[in-house]
Amino acid sequence: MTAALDELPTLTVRTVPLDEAPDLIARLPPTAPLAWLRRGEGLAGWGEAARVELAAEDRARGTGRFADASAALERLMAGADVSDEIGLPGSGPVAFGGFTFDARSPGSVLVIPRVVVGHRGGRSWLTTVVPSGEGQPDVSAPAPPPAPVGPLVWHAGSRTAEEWASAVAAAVERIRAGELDKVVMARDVVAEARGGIDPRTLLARLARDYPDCYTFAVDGMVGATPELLLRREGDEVASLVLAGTRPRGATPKEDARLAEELRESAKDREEHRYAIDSLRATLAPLCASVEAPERPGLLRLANVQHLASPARARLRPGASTLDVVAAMHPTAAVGGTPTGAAVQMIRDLEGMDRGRYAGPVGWIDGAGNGEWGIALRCAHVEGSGARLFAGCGIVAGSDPAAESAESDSKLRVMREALTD
Ligand SMILES: C=C(O[C@@H]1C=C(C(=O)O)C=C[C@H]1O)C(=O)O
Repeated sequence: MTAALDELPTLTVRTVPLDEAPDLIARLPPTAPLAWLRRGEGLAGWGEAARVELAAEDRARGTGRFADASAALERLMAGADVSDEIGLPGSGPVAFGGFTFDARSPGSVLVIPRVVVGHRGGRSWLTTVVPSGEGQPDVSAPAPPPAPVGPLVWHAGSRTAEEWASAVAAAVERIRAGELDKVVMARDVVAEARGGIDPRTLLARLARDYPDCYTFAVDGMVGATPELLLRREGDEVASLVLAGTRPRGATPKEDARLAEELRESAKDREEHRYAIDSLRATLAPLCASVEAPERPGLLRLANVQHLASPARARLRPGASTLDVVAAMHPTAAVGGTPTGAAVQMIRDLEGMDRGRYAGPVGWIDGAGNGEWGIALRCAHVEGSGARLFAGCGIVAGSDPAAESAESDSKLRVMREALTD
């Protein structure tokens, strides 16, 4: 943690109702917007009343960054003077957060914005957060309209497409040799614009094109993830497990054929089963009951279709939201099975630091309610550059060419969001 616990500010938090439902993206400023949006509902925030940067750890799979985040949040929330006229999940003080995929990578962060606008279940609110000794933020200033991205130049990322396919082939060999069951291999590509990239332009396109996904912006990570790691309201916990993918078909007939192929594919069902088994195993010590359907359903997005299983559980008393996030991460959907061997293989073969890609991203309020997704279908946007990421679950039956095509389908989300 860069800010020592005793250096964290004391916060005065006020939540008041808004008469009209806000256009959440339109309220955001162009610089460092914070957002968590789905179907017009969610939270939009800006400014930094408090920022906690969490240190990297020595171990490949540590929970220290989550425990440090919990300790800082507890300290901030306990010391806050809160008046909340709404009392819904997401009203009152809220922290947005993004955690690195690998415990050893630096970059995990929590931000408590100075202003949050929220909308949920027909109710809208405005929250202001003022650190001690500072003035009220100006919430009346209108934001300038989102700017187009302009022409882009694309570069290979840490590996070329060919190099990545070779790394996938190497992973398949090691799986066939019995080293592990599944590993998720990811790649990156880089886009460079002429001027700065306005994250709100990307948010607006993502929210329009991927209404079933969670559109997010947290400290430069911008994307639309279909994968809900955890939603917590009171003691109820929900999660959406995804694993197993096909593209969408060009015609309804082809689309239905691809869906049928996905449902019947032994390879994809195996990948999915690893993800469900890992969810059950990690939730069991923290939750009193874990319910997941016997057979996965289908989640159809504009670019791909996934095998999907909604799971529900009841949190045991004393378990905190970030405890559960820490226990779940990395799921088999983004790491592999067994987890430790998969994380090590990712470090051996991927040739890049994932940063906050494939790590937990989301928000948490003062009562511990919150929504955390896995940062997929996203890019790290900084100035005029964007680094896009996509990964694929690799099992013994995987074909590197098919996985390359799948990663292209997943990269499409951010390629299109960046294209005017
Ligand atoms: C890793 C990604 O997606 C994950 C991998 C999937 C798969 O291999 O079938 C499906 C959904 C996600 O859990 C990504 O989008 O980058």
